Amino acid sequence: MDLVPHSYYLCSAEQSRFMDEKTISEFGIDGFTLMEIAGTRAADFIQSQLPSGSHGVFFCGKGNNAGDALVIARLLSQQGFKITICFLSGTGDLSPDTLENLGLLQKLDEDIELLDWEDFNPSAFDFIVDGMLGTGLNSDVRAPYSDAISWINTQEVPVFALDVPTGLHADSGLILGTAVQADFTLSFGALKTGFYLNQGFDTSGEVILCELSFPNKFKKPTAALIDRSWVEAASPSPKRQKHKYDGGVLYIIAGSEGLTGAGILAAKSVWSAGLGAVVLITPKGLLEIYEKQLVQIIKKPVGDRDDVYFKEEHVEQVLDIIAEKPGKVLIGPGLGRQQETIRFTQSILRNFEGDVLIDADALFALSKMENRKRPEGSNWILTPHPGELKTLFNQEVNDDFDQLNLTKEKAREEKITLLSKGMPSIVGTETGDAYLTGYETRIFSRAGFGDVLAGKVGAYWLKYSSSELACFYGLLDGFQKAQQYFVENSGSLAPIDII
Ligand SMILES: NC(=O)C1=CN([C@@H]2O[C@H](COP(=O)(O)OP(=O)(O)OC[C@H]3O[C@@H](n4cnc5c(N)ncnc54)[C@H](OP(=O)(O)O)[C@@H]3O)[C@@H](O)[C@H]2O)[C@@H](O)CC1
Ligand SMILES: [K+]
Repeated sequence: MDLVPHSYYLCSAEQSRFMDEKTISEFGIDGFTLMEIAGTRAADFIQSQLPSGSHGVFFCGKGNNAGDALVIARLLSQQGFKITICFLSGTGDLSPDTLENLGLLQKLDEDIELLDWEDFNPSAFDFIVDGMLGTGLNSDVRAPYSDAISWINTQEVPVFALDVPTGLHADSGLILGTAVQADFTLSFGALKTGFYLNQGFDTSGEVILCELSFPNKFKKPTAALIDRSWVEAASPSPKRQKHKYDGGVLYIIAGSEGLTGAGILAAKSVWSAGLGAVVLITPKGLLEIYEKQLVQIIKKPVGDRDDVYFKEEHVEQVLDIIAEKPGKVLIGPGLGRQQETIRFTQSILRNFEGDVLIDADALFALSKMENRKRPEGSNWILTPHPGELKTLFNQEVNDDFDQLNLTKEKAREEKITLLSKGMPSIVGTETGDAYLTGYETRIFSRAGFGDVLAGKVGAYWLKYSSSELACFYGLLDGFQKAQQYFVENSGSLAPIDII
């Protein structure tokens, strides 16, 4: 995680509490001050979004999330905003810092309306602030919080959620009963994993990080968000190549009768990422198809003219080809699931002591391999979609949070790089770090798009010699192209469009 700026860290509720407590008890900035900073940053943002004189209703629970709301209400009231504050659990049981902030608010001269939920009179407000529950959410949302949420979600004015939308679990992104549908989430101190997992993506709206004074040494994230800006800053400048083989060759082992499209997409995707040295290894019976479709790419046939899928007897020939020049191997797209092909794939994986990107049908073969073990000295990238992830590790994956945890755990245990496709797509590394996409990546689980992604990851692996950067660039590039295509052509998207 050394390369990632702290602003891209993703934390759990517990990690947020840890930073909070350490900053208070060890570092010596008290909770009241932190709350003032949180509220000040959030008030600045809200003010930037609304005309002065706007009337906001602030829903407050009894914990520190409500304290943040009271700071914001106080500051905005001094800038000409009209303020109504509605307490969901009264004011008799407020946390100490929240109670103190209520006291400050009451010292002001402005006319601030304070009431309990029972007395709340729904009228026209210009904006809503959700300060009901933050990282303290501990079960399905109870009444009357759930009633307030129902009302909020029918309103058409901007909703600003403080720290976490009430009802959304900060870690898992699961909705506990019901949740505030936010237009903006102002996250304090660190972004939360839950914004990007499960329902979090659709519930949090635009996420804004409000930095607090937590020293970096207390920041221990669960994962980090993949963003082009830091990925590019973290990348070494690729070696200037004199010859097209200088960076090494990407050998693609792909395709079988009826599935040659996968091999074609993967090879074209590698080529379009700017890698000149691509060699497609194919059963001889399919060579004619590739000769027509992949003019620029070198093809190396194995076996006989009537071989239309890989067999165990091709192993030696293939191992000889991939030993010819230094490089890496992409195996899997469109291989098919014939028993002989499965045995072929398993034998390649057992015997090739080099870097291998394992995708699609090769993942299936890997999942059927007894005592699977990466050969000494080789590195593996695996790119499973959710179904393949379950099969590979023989474990249930019920939601994105499971997927994150499993990806992290297995990448570390098996010392591999795991690019687990889905929404979000998750990259787990052998050091136990995890990275998430914060954008639409569901597309890579659809037929054909996986082949394109595998090609991109392979190309970038050669370019940067880093399996992690390869995955980041693969995800960023593929997505960027898809988005571009959506903008230029409204309509359906075919994998070939994003190559
Ligand atoms: N301290 C600091 O320095 C800083 C803290 N910050 C802020 O503090 C927030 C965390 O504050 P927090 O820990 O007080 O928890 P919070 O989310 O306000 O609510 C806890 C209350 O909710 C209640 N409750 C729980 N579940 C419920 C349910 N399902 N349905 C209904 N009620 C439920 C629970 O009641 P109980 O179950 O205990 O009766 C408890 O009283 C954090 O998100 C950030 O905004 C930032 O300003 C940075 C500085
Ligand atoms: K909240």
